[in-house]
Amino acid sequence: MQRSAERIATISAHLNPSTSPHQMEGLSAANCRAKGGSPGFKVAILGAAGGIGQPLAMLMKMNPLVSVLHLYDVANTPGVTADISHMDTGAVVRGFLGPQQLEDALTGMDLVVIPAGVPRKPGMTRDDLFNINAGIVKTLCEGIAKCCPKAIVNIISNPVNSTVPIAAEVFKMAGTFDPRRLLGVTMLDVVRANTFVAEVLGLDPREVDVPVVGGHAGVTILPLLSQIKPPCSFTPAETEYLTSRIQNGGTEVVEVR
Ligand SMILES: NC(=O)c1ccc[n+]([C@@H]2O[C@H](COP(=O)([O-])OP(=O)(O)OC[C@H]3O[C@@H](n4cnc5c(N)ncnc54)[C@H](O)[C@@H]3O)[C@@H](O)[C@H]2O)c1
Ligand SMILES: O=C(O)C[C@H](O)C(=O)O
Repeated sequence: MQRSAERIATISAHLNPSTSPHQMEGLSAANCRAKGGSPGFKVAILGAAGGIGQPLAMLMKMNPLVSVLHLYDVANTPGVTADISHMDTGAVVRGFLGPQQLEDALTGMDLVVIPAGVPRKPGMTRDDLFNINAGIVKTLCEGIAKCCPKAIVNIISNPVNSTVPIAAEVFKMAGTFDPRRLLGVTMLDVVRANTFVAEVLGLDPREVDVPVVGGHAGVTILPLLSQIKPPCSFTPAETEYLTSRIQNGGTEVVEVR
């Protein structure tokens, strides 16, 4: 009886991490042999239980440069945290649920990645997400300015063209803005450009490098087809096809989800 009560308390503490997440009955971080203090980056994912957040959490847990991984969301973090924490890699994983745990999730972090917010549905543009996601990013960045002002911040939440400037304004207001530490994640445009160009040229995508500049929405996505490595040329029809497909890659996915 006593033993099963202990086990339930242990599992419950694991699934519902409190502000001191590793205080379990009879065992605490202080007397645990694994201290979680190995050198490496401390990374927080905000929106960690979502479609982007979960695979991102898995990739971060696999990354040998990461020593501590904080998973924050307004829903479902206990389950995601339990699952990811079972991976046999070095990073210590802690889960944080809801606004009352945001500051604990952020304190001491070196890198904060933000995929929190709503994704678009078929027929929507990324701008249609602005009203909801702008407020979410603003609140999360206020927490960053307070709890980890030196962290590098990667913003994934759309519309990235607008959420990054919102973050910049929050950090300016707080006196913590450093343009070298604030980034919008647009790597998908490069990945798509490499794939689609390789298809047209009949090459291995891993051997193609297409620079993409500008923003992360429609015509603001500018693939520099004249600057590709290895050097190559296209017919006008290929240029038109590639430019349109790269600029509308996200929409291509959203329409069939
Ligand atoms: N920049 C890019 O390349 C890129 C790529 C894919 C998706 N996105 C964007 O990323 C965002 C997330 O996409 P998704 O597919 O993961 O959506 P999703 O709905 O699957 O996940 C979003 C997560 O955010 C959480 N969330 C909502 N409000 C929150 C808050 N205030 N604080 C913390 N977490 C909160 C939700 O609970 C959910 O778990 C969308 O805006 C999407 O457009 C950007
Ligand atoms: O297109 C979207 O809404 C999601 C993301 O920005 C993408 O490019 O896939």
